[in-house]
Amino acid sequence: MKSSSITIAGGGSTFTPGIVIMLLDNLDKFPIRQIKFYDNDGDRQEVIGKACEILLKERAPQIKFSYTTDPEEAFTDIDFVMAHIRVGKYAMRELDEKIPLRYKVLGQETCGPGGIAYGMRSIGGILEIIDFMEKYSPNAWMLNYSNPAAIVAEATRRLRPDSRVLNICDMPVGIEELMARIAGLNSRKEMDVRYYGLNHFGWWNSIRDKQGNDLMPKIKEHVAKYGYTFDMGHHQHVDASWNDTFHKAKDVFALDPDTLPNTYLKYYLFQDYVVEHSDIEFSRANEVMEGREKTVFKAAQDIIDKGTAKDCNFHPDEHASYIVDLARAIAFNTKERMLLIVENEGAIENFDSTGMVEIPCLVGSEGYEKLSMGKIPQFQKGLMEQQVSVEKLVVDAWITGSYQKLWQAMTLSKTVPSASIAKKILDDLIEANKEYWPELN
Ligand SMILES: NC(=O)c1ccc[n+]([C@@H]2O[C@H](COP(=O)([O-])OP(=O)(O)OC[C@H]3O[C@@H](n4cnc5c(N)ncnc54)[C@H](O)[C@@H]3O)[C@@H](O)[C@H]2O)c1
Ligand SMILES: O=P(O)(O)OC[C@H]1O[C@H](O[C@H]2[C@H](O)[C@@H](O)[C@@H](O)O[C@@H]2CO)[C@H](O)[C@@H](O)[C@@H]1O
Ligand SMILES: [Mn+2]
Repeated sequence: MKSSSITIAGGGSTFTPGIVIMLLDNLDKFPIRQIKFYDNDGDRQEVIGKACEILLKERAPQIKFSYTTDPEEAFTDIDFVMAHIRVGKYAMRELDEKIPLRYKVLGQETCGPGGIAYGMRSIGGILEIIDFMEKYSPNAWMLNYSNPAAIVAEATRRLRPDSRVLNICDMPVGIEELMARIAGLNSRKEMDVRYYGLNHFGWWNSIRDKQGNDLMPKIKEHVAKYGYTFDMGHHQHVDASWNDTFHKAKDVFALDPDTLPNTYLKYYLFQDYVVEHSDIEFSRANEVMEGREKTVFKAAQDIIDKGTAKDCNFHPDEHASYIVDLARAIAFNTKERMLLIVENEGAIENFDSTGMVEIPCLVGSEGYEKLSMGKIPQFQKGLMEQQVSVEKLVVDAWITGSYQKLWQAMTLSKTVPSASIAKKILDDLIEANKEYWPELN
């Protein structure tokens, strides 16, 4: 069986250890001969790198391992780049979340003004990694789950149209796992779904088991009462803010009981609720810095101090196994059905053909084939037209350096009440992002 060489871009990410262990757990399905980490913050990456070096030596000594900040070393002789970079790190995420809140507009990692700000930072970082990959390993594939995936995907469509990049998100995966349990199944893999939308902005309109039985009624009954909250009965800790998001899906569902919604729609449909439930002194970035970041880096330091990863506090990120499914689909032409963020080109019949939509695709060694989702209802179409225009205007602004386009993007976001508030938020974000955004005129 073919054995792959992988570079994890964003080696210093809080998700890296969980993904490495998950990769080790799946070696029978997806053999690996080499893992490299790449990050542009050598100090941050070193902690995770040193700990993973110890862990890999103990658990999979046959896999060659290294970590580096040198692009040539990182991207030479590889088959896949798994990219999860966060340009500006949590310090900038905190500002993305808190600046809009000054004006009573929601602050979120990928939605609204915060998502726009993050997009303006991410585009350059992602393009740079694609270029490194193509320079040193021209046949490699980049599996990108760096956010904001919608804006990143539109930028790659426009600026690197021929590159081997697949953009994917784990939110539908996470929700489908909950749906499967709600329906009395053991895994989302026992379901066939139809889903359409943009990234962090979509709906399921069919969920069936492998015998073709319709699971929507049972799942809808649960969601109408409890949203997606469901006790999975395992050790994975869910932060309070995520529980609230899963619960709020109940109200999002009420607005269109014909479909089942992605949790992120709460930010566009219940903006006032989100603002009322936000704390400008302590946003999600603070929660993550106090929680996941501290836990992961402490676990890494413990491994380094003890010189062993036995009984360590790194845990497999089981739900990230969708990344293995994706890599496997390309390496072994499995034709697995997966949700990807791809150019529409008629897959959603009555929607912008150049929009980057999230829909089921069959993935194989030549890339993906899109499944047709037919016509979508007016409500979803209206919301999507507005949001896709925001995403396109952000990429226009990044390419041309246009203040005007970015102001239009901000104004058009359903999360922002007026052009004047959009301008105030934009001006504060420009000041905060001087180091990262192209200069706007
Ligand atoms: N698509 C999905 O479903 C999904 C799920 C979870 C996380 N994510 C994304 O994964 C990313 C990582 O999240 P995290 O919370 O672990 O963040 P993190 O800050 O812990 O890690 C990101 C790493 O990227 C590095 N980095 C930043 N800019 C870089 C560049 N230009 N080149 C190389 N490395 C760079 C940072 O130094 C940091 O070590 C984020 O983009 C997040 O939004 C996506
Ligand atoms: O606020 P964060 O940093 O914890 O998460 C932001 C990411 O949220 C989504 O991923 C979730 C996943 O869907 C959920 O089920 C949970 O178990 O973990 C994941 C990561 O926390 C989303 O899809 C990502 O794009 C976000 O970056
Ligand atoms: Mn996502």
